[in-house]
Amino acid sequence: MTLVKLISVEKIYRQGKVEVPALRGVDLEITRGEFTTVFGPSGSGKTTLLNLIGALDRVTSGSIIFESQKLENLDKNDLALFRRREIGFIFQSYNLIPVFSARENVEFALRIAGGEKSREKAMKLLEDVGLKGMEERKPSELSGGQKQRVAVARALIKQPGLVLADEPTANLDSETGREVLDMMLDMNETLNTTFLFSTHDPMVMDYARRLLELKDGRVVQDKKRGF
Ligand SMILES: Nc1ncnc2c1ncn2[C@@H]1O[C@H](COP(=O)(O)OP(=O)(O)OP(=O)(O)O)[C@@H](O)[C@H]1O
Repeated sequence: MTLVKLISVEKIYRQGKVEVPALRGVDLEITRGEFTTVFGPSGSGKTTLLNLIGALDRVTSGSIIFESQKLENLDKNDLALFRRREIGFIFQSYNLIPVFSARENVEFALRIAGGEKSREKAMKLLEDVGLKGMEERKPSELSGGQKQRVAVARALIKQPGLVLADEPTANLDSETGREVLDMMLDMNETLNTTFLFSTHDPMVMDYARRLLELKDGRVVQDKKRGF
């Protein structure tokens, strides 16, 4: 079943009078349950693609259809609602709130997602990502991999249709990176959560069931792999 469909998507950033084309006509279908990685050189449009699919930014032309909803038809409030309901973000900078503990970060996200603020649910989510015993630590008291796990717990709160992970292993050593990837793969297999990564990391590419190569804002390779 198609989860997201992109039709002739173009994105042009404008910097004063200069136009920077970041995506130059991307056609793409993502099926529910995929574990897919986008790779390509710096500047090829990976982050732009994730930002557009996650409704953090709008296409310049073309269309993005999430289930049956055309994102370009949604106003700002509806886009925010869409993001909250449908998308889990695991972005490079973790985006954890520094004055909150791991538990409070997860509880806060639970509240934003519209659920009640539940201590038990936050504790359970942290346990699921292997952080039992570390619930009360602040982000500054956690390693890169542990912070990334909090980010994963937070992204999975609403059991989103799609988790977008921009360079999920960028700040991690390879062993920790592998642990985080194993955890995401496990969630993909048990909950059928759809994952879309962007990366430069060959290890992330190794894990992918589908590899999309971007070059100069175009998809130049789309390879599915069986395991
Ligand atoms: N806000 C912006 N304003 C202007 N140009 C931008 C903006 N964001 C990205 N770009 C440009 O769009 C192109 C694609 O950028 P993007 O960040 O999507 O690439 P990327 O493949 O994610 O790169 P990296 O691997 O370095 O993170 C680049 O030429 C970049 O300079």
